[in-house]
Amino acid sequence: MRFFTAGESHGPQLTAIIEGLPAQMPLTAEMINNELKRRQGGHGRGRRMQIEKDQVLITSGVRHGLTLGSPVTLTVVNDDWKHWTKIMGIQPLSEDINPEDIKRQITRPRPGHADLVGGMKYGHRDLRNVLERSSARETTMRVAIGAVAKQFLRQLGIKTVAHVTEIGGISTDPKSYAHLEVDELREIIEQDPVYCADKVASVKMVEAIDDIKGRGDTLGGIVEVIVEGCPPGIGSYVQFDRKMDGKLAGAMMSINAFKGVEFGLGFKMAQNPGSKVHDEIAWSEELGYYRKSNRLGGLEGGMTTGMPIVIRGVMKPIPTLYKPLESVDIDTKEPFVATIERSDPCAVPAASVVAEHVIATEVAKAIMDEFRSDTMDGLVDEINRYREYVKEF
Ligand SMILES: Cc1cc2nc3c(=O)[nH]c(=O)nc-3n(C[C@H](O)[C@H](O)[C@H](O)COP(=O)(O)O)c2cc1C
Ligand SMILES: C=C(O[C@@H]1CC(C(=O)O)=C[C@@H](OP(=O)(O)O)[C@H]1O)C(=O)O
Repeated sequence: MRFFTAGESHGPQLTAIIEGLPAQMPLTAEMINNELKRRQGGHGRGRRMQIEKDQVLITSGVRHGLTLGSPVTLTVVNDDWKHWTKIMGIQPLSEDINPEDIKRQITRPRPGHADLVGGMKYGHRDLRNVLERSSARETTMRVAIGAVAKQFLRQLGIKTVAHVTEIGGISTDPKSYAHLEVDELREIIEQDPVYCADKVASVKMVEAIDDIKGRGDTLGGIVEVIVEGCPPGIGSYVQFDRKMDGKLAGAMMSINAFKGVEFGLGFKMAQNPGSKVHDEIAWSEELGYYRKSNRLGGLEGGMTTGMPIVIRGVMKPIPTLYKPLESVDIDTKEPFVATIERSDPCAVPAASVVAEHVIATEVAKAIMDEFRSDTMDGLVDEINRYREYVKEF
């Protein structure tokens, strides 16, 4: 499976093309729209999300609710486009357009965003040409692709969930979710304003977001993605670029503003001896091989172990601040302190939805690379056979 996304934040629409999906897989727009709605939500989002009502249009690759095996094209219209048609016009500027109608060029780069370096790299002196594509608006399509990937994984009995474990230094108590199955955890976080399983922490997180917003500042945090039901042996140790942990970490780091990744015990492994980090191996008639603990987060030697994959990512605070940091105007070279039109004070809950979908996409892609069949039923049969084989190995 391969895929691309395209589209500017305030352009007419966002597009994704996915190629390599098996044929005969059930797929409807509704399956994707529910996830797009969740990405738009979460306490801490700014005014743009009140304008957009993200709904996907499937324009190829599906007929009567089933994939055809041909490329699937997904599009989402930017409702905000109607306010930006002149500023974001595709045609060359014509004489009948009054330059006064077009907003001033952006010459004031925000620290922490792509503005300055992107401008240097692509020769854009109007930094809007950078921010339009570097915007996390693009994550809409990664969630749309991930929703398709999740639909694929569901046919194979593989479930995913993501939840927020920290915002602005307020952490969840792992006891609040460690005992929960993926479906139970999902049910809880879907009712929560910050997609967090710990009710006490959630209340404090909402307060912290409101407080930081009032102070013109922003907050980051940590999200955790869990993938349950993945067979062992996805990924490989035989070549560095086939290692599954590397691919998953890359996917997580590809999300705007994500700055670190850990698996299982993660960075706490540095504080523990090997006996408290590695997971003992056991076998039972019912389960086949399993681990007595899952401190490594479901990966050994670049391969899935069959235990749940547990991966966390840290998101830095949003760089656009109402109380801005100092920067330099690229035309005058003078320092300035910017005025901001709008921004998200905290997008960690929304980013947890993105994280779940980019991880689901990577797992689905790896499975499609590993098992070859052009039909969904064929793939299900192949994986079931493989699951029997590894159980008895
Ligand atoms: C869901 C989501 C929403 C975001 N919203 C904003 C925003 O409103 N304002 C902003 O400046 N950055 C926002 N960001 C972060 C920027 O897109 C990101 O910092 C920027 O692309 C620079 O990339 P980097 O932080 O990875 O270096 C958001 C990120 C995510 C994942
Ligand atoms: C549009 C989305 O997020 C945007 C991500 C973003 C950024 O700089 O990354 C800036 C804001 O957009 P705007 O500049 O239009 O206010 C966010 O709202 C979205 O998530 O769909």
